[in-house]
Amino acid sequence: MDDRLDVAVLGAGGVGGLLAALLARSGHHVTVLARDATADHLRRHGLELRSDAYGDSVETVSAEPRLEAAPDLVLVTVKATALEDALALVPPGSLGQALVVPFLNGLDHVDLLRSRYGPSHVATGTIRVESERVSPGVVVHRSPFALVELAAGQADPAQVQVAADALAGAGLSVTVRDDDRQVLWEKLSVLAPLALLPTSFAAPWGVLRDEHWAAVESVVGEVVAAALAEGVELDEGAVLGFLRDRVPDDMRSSMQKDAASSQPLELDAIGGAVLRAARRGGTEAPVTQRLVDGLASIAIPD
Ligand SMILES: NC(=O)C1=CN([C@@H]2O[C@H](COP(=O)(O)OP(=O)(O)OC[C@H]3O[C@@H](n4cnc5c(N)ncnc54)[C@H](OP(=O)(O)O)[C@@H]3O)[C@@H](O)[C@H]2O)C=CC1
Ligand SMILES: CC(C)(CO)C(=O)C(=O)O
Repeated sequence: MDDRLDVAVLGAGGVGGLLAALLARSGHHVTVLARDATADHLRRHGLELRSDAYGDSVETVSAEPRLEAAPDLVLVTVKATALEDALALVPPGSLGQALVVPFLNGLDHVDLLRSRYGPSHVATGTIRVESERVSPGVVVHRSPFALVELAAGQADPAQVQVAADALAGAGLSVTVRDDDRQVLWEKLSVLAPLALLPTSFAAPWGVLRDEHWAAVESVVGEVVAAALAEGVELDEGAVLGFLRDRVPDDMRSSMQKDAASSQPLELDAIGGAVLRAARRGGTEAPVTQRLVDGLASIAIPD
């Protein structure tokens, strides 16, 4: 890889659109792999980013219905509920030496990608950000933070560092970590309460923080116990501190937005992952279970 990368982005939604726009703005060649409506819009009008933190702009990106030529980097930024279908746009034979970095919430997608593309091609990524695709090719970034963590797993650490440098050069806060399971569980420990509670209560985060903090503590405690049983030690105080002090009152999780717009929920990828780990490890997760059961009754089947 040299300084200017060929980057393919599978899914120019909230996360993928933000990353695609920032990478294109900083000089990388970005190809969005997208279905017809989004691809047509991107070809005709470009990719529009609206962001207080990064400024507003319209970026030129390529748009293709599937990956044909091997890029340096493939970012996977679809919802877990669409992952299997969307991966048809990235045939394993077109990958060449590219590094694949997913930014999905949850745990299980990494193994799916490793089995499809080979463990040496797949790193682990997480992002803490609030970003929303308001219409095809138009992305609004709302959070004051956009924090990326990467871990190589069985991929080449040098390739992961190149990806990290590109993302940092594009303006994201990027940390490269050693332990991929730790990275995924740390994000899940923040995300599970942020997704499950406000979606269940149909309330913004500020209401949960002020009126239902005991439920937040319960979910975090259950995630921490499930992770520990899997050999991953989380800092419960740090998780609660982030939720209490850094999450804006009006922040809405992607699950909340999916529920509000009758889209399939990533319930299995987020709550289901915690419950499966709790079952494997013999830990208790009654509050998470109640939330998942309640949301399952409103979840739109994918
Ligand atoms: N949004 C956020 O703030 C955050 C989200 N996340 C996680 O990131 C992941 C992505 O979420 P988000 O960006 O919100 O998702 P969005 O729903 O905004 O975007 C998903 C994208 O996937 C595309 N897509 C869906 N189905 C297919 C398919 N079959 N083939 C090709 N493309 C497809 C959509 O394309 P099309 O344009 O054609 O509809 C859309 O652009 C999720 O796991 C989420 O939990 C993590 C942190 C923050
Ligand atoms: C809660 C949030 C915004 C934190 O990054 C998130 O990951 C999501 O909504 O999917």
